[in-house]
Amino acid sequence: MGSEHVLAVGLMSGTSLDGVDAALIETDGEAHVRPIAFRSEPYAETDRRQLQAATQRALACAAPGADATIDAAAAMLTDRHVAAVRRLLAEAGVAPEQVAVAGFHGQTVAHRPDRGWTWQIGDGAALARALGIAVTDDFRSADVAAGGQGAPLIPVYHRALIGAEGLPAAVLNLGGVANITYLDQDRLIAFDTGPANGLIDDWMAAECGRAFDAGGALAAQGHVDASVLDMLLDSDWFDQPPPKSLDRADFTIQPARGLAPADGAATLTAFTAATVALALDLLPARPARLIVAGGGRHNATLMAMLAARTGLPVTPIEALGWNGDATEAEGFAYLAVRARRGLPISFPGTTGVAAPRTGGRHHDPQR
Ligand SMILES: Nc1ncnc2c1ncn2[C@@H]1O[C@H](COP(=O)(O)OP(=O)(O)OP(=O)(O)O)[C@@H](O)[C@H]1O
Ligand SMILES: CC(=O)N[C@H]1[C@@H]2OC[C@@H](O2)[C@@H](O)[C@@H]1O[C@H](C)C(=O)O
Repeated sequence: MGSEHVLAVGLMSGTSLDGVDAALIETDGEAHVRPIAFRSEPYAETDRRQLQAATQRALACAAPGADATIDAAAAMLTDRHVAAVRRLLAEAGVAPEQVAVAGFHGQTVAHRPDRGWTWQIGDGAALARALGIAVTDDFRSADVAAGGQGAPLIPVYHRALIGAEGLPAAVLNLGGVANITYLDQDRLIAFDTGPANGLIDDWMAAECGRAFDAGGALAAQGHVDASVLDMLLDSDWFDQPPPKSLDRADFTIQPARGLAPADGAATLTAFTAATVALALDLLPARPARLIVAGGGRHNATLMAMLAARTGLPVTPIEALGWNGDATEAEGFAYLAVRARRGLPISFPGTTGVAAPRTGGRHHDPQR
């Protein structure tokens, strides 16, 4: 692939297990990014349960390998991605032949960089065959094999979105897990800060039978329990300097058990905001504002708590003209183009890898 602008699809199935995000962008893998289309295809409840079961199994495994439950979930997930791309392209009026590459993140079922592995499921070869589009997948393994954290990878895309204006800047992604990217004239620093919506979602499922706290309405009615918040924050992890990354299951709602539903929601929401405030102390300088992407920016209570605990203006990435629901999916389109061009996707300042590295595994279509 040369250095010209191409059309690329990006596919993300995030730690929230809410669905497949699919984006179509035009990019050169460097400064040029033009979003064209975006769709989010929610998982059916049965799909979500199948992915949860696969995650449980994977967390108990000593290393990635064959497993009937996980393999069946991977096949289902691949089918859902095929359908998502077909709908995305039909809606955009773009033929598969016009697309240079699809970046397929897959689903993280376990992330264990400390043990030398990270595991994203999904069959890239099958996706390439079904769509007739070249696919790049397995974005994280090469970085972990080289001693990196394997995450976060989207920071280089954040750099393309922010451009050269308004530096130093910080972009906060509020997914299931939160990660922050700090950018100035010559530095790109990023790391996971702690849970974002993951624990709030777990709490809502356990206490209210709902998938998430829409708008942060339940948390807005509750009071933050200071002693439970202290318990949640009682981990050396938050003071550890980057690089660092998390598995979705590294923190649990256990300390909040026994609180009233609204108080638990308020306390877990405050936990996310407090851990982002702690993360700011690990950055080389204080950014002028927090630019927020990911589903958590729809949670007004979380956004207000973030502003209160960080003392910074907290701005959805829409203020810069981008779609914060699409950022991760677009990012994997961008990373796929970079990987195909041999450009680095991870850096010492983002994953802690010793030198900038490219990555991904490439599958060509048999059109
Ligand atoms: N209207 C809303 N109100 C409150 N929270 C919301 C709303 N919409 C989405 N969310 C939250 O955002 C989450 C999904 O965010 P997102 O899609 O960015 O996460 P993800 O990509 O699955 O996770 P990760 O970035 O960790 O891989 C939902 O699980 C929910 O908690
Ligand atoms: C192992 C894994 O899938 N990590 C995800 C997760 O979700 C958010 C946070 O934890 C981030 O580090 C990463 O995803 C984003 C897309 C990234 O790599 O930049």
